[in-house]
Amino acid sequence: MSRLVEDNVLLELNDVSTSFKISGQYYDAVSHVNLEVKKDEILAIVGESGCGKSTLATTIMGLHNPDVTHISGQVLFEGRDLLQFDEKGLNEVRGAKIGMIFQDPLSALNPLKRIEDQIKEVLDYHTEMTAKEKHDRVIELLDQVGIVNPERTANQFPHELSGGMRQRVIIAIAIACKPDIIIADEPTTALDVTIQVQILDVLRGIQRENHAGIILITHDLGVVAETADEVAVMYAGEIVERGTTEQVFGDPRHPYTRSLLRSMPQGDQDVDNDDLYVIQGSVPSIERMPQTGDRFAARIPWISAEAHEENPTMHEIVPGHQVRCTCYKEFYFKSLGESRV
Ligand SMILES: Nc1ncnc2c1ncn2[C@@H]1O[C@H](COP(=O)(O)OP(=O)(O)OP(=O)(O)O)[C@@H](O)[C@H]1O
Repeated sequence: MSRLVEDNVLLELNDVSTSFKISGQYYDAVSHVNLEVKKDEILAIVGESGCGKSTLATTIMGLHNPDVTHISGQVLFEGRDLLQFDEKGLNEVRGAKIGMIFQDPLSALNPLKRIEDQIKEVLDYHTEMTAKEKHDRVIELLDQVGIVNPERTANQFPHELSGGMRQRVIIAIAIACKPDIIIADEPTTALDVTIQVQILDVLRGIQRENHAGIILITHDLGVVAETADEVAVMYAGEIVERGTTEQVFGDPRHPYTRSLLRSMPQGDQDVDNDDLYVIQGSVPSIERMPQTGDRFAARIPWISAEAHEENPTMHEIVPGHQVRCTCYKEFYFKSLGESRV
């Protein structure tokens, strides 16, 4: 039996790299990524802006211009490599078997079309439903994503809806054909906190009902803690730590993960600002990214060069929990005088 069937793995990324051509030269935005998305599971991909999260999503969906992009590795879905698909093959998968929810619902919707027509477009493309069946499905979908008056909303234009309702419509479009996989790129970033919680509830409900696998891309660790089963932390195009949410949040090992978690306020506790310690600096642009060694080393200069691997690899701490580079063994927060772990 193939691994895909055995482990309930829906999507498998093997050694995926994506580089963009800038001034005649190619630079990696995603480097040698290995990941699996399983049925009934929410996998969160986290990291600061610019670390390659969206590029990973658009690579899976085949949304890059081949004239200025190099992609290598494998994206296995139903035993076939999506990276080898032509545009026609990808169009059959996109929207039908893999749905995508983008960050900004307003730009993802056509301002000139009523909501019903926008949801019907995907049904027109991928199904043989009659007009009546399509209308019924639109209403059913709007109801499923928590729209209170589906008939009324179906008839409205995007500008007549609130941000939260527009995002619900985007989710309705993404799930219209009951995809096996949903990729949600910062689905709640543009929304206020109460609406965020509602949208995440909708996503979780859909995942349970449709048994889908969800890739949730976010920089918000609160969202991850609330929602995800598995977490992959990205830094400068690489996965630096992965494991279950309990493993990564309960026992973070990579300095970058620990820095991200340190910068996250803990519940309602009165947190002293000095304790919100963030490692200084930011994700380098792809042209400035170190191409060898540990890409995070420059941000933790107090860790000796010998503590880093020359060619960092993933190390398994306990089954399922992996961390990149041996430097995690020597890492401590310098300014807090934290003892070594
Ligand atoms: N089409 C492109 N051409 C050149 N560089 C790109 C392109 N798309 C992304 N990049 C660069 O690749 C790196 C990763 O960008 P990406 O958008 O994937 O990161 P991200 O983690 O999703 O950040 P954000 O949350 O801000 O979207 C960045 O340095 C970005 O400037």
